[in-house]
Amino acid sequence: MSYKLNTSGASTSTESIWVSLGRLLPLLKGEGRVIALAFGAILLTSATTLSTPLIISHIVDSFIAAGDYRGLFTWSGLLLVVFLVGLGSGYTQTRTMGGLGRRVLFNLRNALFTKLQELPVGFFNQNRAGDLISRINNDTDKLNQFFAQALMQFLGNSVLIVGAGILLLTLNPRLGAAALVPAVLVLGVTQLISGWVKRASFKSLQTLGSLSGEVQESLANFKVIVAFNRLDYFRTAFGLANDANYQASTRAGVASNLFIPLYGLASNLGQLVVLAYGITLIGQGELSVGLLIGFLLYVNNFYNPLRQIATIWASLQLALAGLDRISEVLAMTSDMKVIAAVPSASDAVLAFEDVSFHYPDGEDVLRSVSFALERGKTYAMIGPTGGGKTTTASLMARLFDPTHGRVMLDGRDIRSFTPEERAAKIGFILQEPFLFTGTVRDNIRYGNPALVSASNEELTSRLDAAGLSRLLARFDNGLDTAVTSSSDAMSLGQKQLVAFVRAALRNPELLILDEATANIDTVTEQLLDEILGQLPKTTTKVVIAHRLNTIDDADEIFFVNGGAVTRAGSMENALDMLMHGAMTS
Ligand SMILES: Nc1ncnc2c1ncn2[C@@H]1O[C@H](COP(=O)(O)OP(=O)(O)OP(=O)(O)O)[C@@H](O)[C@H]1O
Repeated sequence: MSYKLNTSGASTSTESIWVSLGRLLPLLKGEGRVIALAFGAILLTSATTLSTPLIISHIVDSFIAAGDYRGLFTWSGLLLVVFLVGLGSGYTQTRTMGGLGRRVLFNLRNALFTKLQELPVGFFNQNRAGDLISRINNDTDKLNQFFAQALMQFLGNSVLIVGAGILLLTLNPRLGAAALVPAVLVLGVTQLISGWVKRASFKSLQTLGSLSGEVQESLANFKVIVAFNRLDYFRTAFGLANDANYQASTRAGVASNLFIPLYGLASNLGQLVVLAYGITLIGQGELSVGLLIGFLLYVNNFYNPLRQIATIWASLQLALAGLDRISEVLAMTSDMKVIAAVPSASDAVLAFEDVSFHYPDGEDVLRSVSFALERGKTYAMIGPTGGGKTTTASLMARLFDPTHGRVMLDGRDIRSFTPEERAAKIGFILQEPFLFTGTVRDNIRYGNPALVSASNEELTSRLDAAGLSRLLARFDNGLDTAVTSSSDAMSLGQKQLVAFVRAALRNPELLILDEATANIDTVTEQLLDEILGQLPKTTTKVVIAHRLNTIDDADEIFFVNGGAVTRAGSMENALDMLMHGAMTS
């Protein structure tokens, strides 16, 4: 199954703005009260703004013209009260929507991270870590900005526009209609170019994801870059990604900023029309001076919010593009479901039944492979580089599902075990063990339900009983030795030791060691061999090794190459096949 996310820069959606806005609604689930409060505040703020021109025009026509200073002061006082109410409701509006934005951000990041944890290894193989990080950090933040600032302005301004529009048409329908003509024209233009703006915004976010991917890769591989003196290569790659992001974000900026002058022009035209037509109407005795002033203020109340919406348009387009990228991850479903268990008669601890496998878009790594592993035996897997050993081991641990056939664990399809059951039965020491930041103790406890709440004494006695304490002598501060996942303070061999102790303490039925002894000195390796010998007699071991001396004790040797897993029979045969296989691969 393909888990490839869209990084081509083309937005997949061609939906209208209202449909897009509708898609934001589920993010607001459970926020009904906050939204009601914010909306109430928005309505109150708009009411105060919209009542101001009416009050001013009443003051001009009734009090200033008549020289009534008492009335003037009383109504000015009323105006002040209106302003103060507007201040209070504006503050409530900002506060409630700010909190809502942060909650949306928090929930989205949680949902994204939970989804990433549910997705199979194949998803991470097919997508760049940097792009995923950018989706979690940058894209969700675009939505936060939208909810915290832009949405409130968008709603507030929409209410103002509708209110001012209605008042303009009610106070004087002809003058009102004339004032709105430029708005109709500019909205038509907006409708025409908004698809282009959204595509430009999506491309800008996508290039930001690529840039983040470049940074993540060069930071993760910095030593290799320095060792091969390839700083120039990464500088060029980074330069290209940075340049692409610069170009795309400039284009997105130009696209969305086009609206600002356009709406400014519409506003000026609106005022000009009202002024020219209004003065004509005053001459004909159909309009008072106060009403013209009020009208001009309403034109402002109509066009200013329209202009502000134009400025937040960019934020809305970015938020929608971010939502597209986030939704793409959230819509991913793992095809590695847990299926119903159908037990079979087999008593093999693990069996491949007619298994074929290929990576997406790749050649077959395994073709119709069948074999069974007996309980308590040690198996070695050898073969040339790229022959398929790690892939076979990954299928044994269900990091991937076969493209054909099935893998049986304890007589049941491996797909019928929950991830917890599977992890309890199978220990996998990877070629490049990953340790988490913390201490050796934290890493040993990791993922082991029996040890999560164990005291230090209990852990130590468990390690003693399993004969693993001796391995910890290889660390300066024993269990308290600090581990940093990204640092090199610990040698690869030491990391493999921690991974080994971590896996051995779980007492798995099947222990897979992928090149696990490749970076350990001979003395430690002997110690490890001894400890492996101390594991319960029923533990089945699968050892992947390049060095033949590490598989001396194997009961059976499998040769993995060319899509097949073949029993080698004897060590001599294995050597022969390795020479032959290596030469033909
Ligand atoms: N994540 C992946 N995506 C696509 N192809 C892959 C992936 N991992 C391995 N392959 C390909 O599958 C084939 C088998 O690789 P695999 O790592 O299983 O070989 P191996 O025998 O373990 O090699 P080595 O001894 O070098 O570790 C190779 O051709 C490899 O390029």
